[in-house]
Parts: sequence; structure tokens; C-alpha cells
Amino acid sequence: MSVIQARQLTKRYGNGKGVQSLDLEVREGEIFGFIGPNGAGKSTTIRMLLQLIAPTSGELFVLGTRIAGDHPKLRRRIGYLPSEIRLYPDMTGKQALEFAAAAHGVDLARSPALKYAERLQWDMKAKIKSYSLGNRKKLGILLSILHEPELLVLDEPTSGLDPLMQQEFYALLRELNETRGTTVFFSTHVLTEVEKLCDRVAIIREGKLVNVATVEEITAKGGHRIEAKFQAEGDLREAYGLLRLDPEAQFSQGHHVFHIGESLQETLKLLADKPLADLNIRRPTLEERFMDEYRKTEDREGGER
Ligand SMILES: Nc1ncnc2c1ncn2[C@@H]1O[C@H](COP(=O)(O)OP(=O)(O)OP(=O)(O)O)[C@@H](O)[C@H]1O
Repeated sequence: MSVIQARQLTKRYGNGKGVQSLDLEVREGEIFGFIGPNGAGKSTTIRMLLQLIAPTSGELFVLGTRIAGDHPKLRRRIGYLPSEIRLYPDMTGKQALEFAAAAHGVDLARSPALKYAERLQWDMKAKIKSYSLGNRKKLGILLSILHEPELLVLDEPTSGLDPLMQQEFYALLRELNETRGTTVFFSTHVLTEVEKLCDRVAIIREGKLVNVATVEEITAKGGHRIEAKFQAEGDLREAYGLLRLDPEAQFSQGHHVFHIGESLQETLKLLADKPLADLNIRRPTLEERFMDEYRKTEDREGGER
């Protein structure tokens, strides 16, 4: 079943910006990453999913309901962590949780929030106005899962969390996903977190989807990245024929770095009789693929202009 389905979804703000003709499907039980640079349209898409803003055109289905107008019952089935949370400054963290639990009609003691509060080492007795950014974020995470939603929508969830807490948060998401089947849709700039967590990922840029694929597809499609250091010194790209394999091969600090598509065999043959000092062959990371994808669309669009 599709938990989110967008067809030609468009939001145009007065300045002409927003998102344009998004076709997107998130399936039940997926952890789905939504990545793109600043201003790409991630928050705009998320706000439409949450019925906070209305699309200009196109269709959007969330948990089987076609979004048109207000759907309060549907909201209860969704957990949302906005990129910036606004909270009553004079409440303690615990009071904020109790308040939200009452609004959702759930018993806080039975909800998963208190257990996770402990794991996130979150101080629930302090007043919200005294909270650090990390503590505010933790409260936001707890508020989003308190009512055990079927769909969790997170807008840049880990910004402000230190690396240890980020790991704890990833574990928490995986657990919710595995034990309760929670579908997770989250936006981020942090590509390593997408690599670690996601089944599939959509890349958005300037309001348009650039790519939707599994993390494996994105990294595998990139062929191989090769770093070679030869015994002879200096730039040997031309002399050793590396530019024939990759016209954009780079030479920096004694290392030759190039990318190949399907020609691994040919590359190994070419390197076999070159005196090597070091060789590293690996799949590109999502980050490297992501940058390639961007460059390609930029080049294409540059060419069209
Ligand atoms: N309320 C608004 N009025 C006018 N333009 C807006 C509004 N909100 C967003 N935009 C514009 O729409 C585009 C998409 O913005 P959006 O906030 O969705 O991007 P984002 O991918 O979430 O960026 P970031 O990573 O910086 O949060 C941007 O060009 C932004 O300036």
C-alpha cells in the first residue's frame, strides 16, 4: 500500500518558487529519505503532506486519504517533527509531553515517549526556555512519536543533536520501523544518515525531483571510483592513458582520481603494467553520487539556458 502518493503535486508561492509537478510514492513500512540543498522544496512538500499549506495543483494521497481541505482524523495518524519547533517556554518538558498526550487522547505512561526520553538522556524536569537546541530537538522527536503514528514525517531531524544522540535517534527510528511498522519520511542534508537508514531516497532540486531510487541503485549506478598513486612522480594522467578512461580524471597531491562506468576489466588491464605505489577501488558514496547528479542537472540546465 502507498502511504504517500503525490501526482503532479505543485505549490507555487507568489514569488514563483515552491515545488513543481512532483510524482512521488512512499510505500508502507519504508524509511524514505528526501534530500536536496537549501531552498529545494523539502519543507514545502512536507507542509503539504501535513495539510499546513494547500497545493496549487496536483493530487496528494496520505494513508489512503485524498488531501483536500482539513482532515483532523488523518493528522492523528501522522507524527510530525518540524525543522523548528515552537513550544510554550514556561512549561517543563514533561508538562509539554502531558499536554500533547491529552490533546491526542493517549496515556503518556503507556506511550513509547517516556522510554525513549530515557534513551535520549533528555531532561524532562527543566523548563523549555532553558533548553539547549539538542534538548528542544529531543522534545520534538518525543512529541512526534507519542501517539504511535503510522507515518512519521521528520524535517531535518538530527540538526542540533550530537553524534552519540544521532546514533541513538537512528536506532529509535529503526526500532519503530521494525517493531511497529512505522513508515518514515524524512528530509535531510546529511547524506551519511540517508545511507545508513533509508530504503529509498528522492533527490529534489529547485522544486523538481531529480531522482528517486534505492540507496544501492544510486551508489551502484556510479560505477567505481579509483585512486591510484604511481611510483613515478608527477601528473601521469596523459602518459598512462587515464584520461581515455575518464576525461575528467583529477591529479592532486600525488594521487590520480578517476571514475569509470562499466570498464573495470579494461581499467585493471591498463593499470597492470604501471608501477603502482597504492591503489584503491571502491563504489562511490552517496555523497559523491549526489554531487555528480547535481553537476549533471546543472550542466543540462546550463546548456538549455
Ligand atoms: N512562504 C513562502 N513564501 C514564498 N516563498 C517561499 C515560502 N516558503 C518557501 N519559499 C520558497 O520556496 C522554495 C522552497 O523552499 P523550502 O523551504 O521548501 O526549501 P527546503 O528544501 O526545505 O530548504 P531548506 O533546506 O533551506 O529548509 C525556496 O525558493 C523558498 O525561498
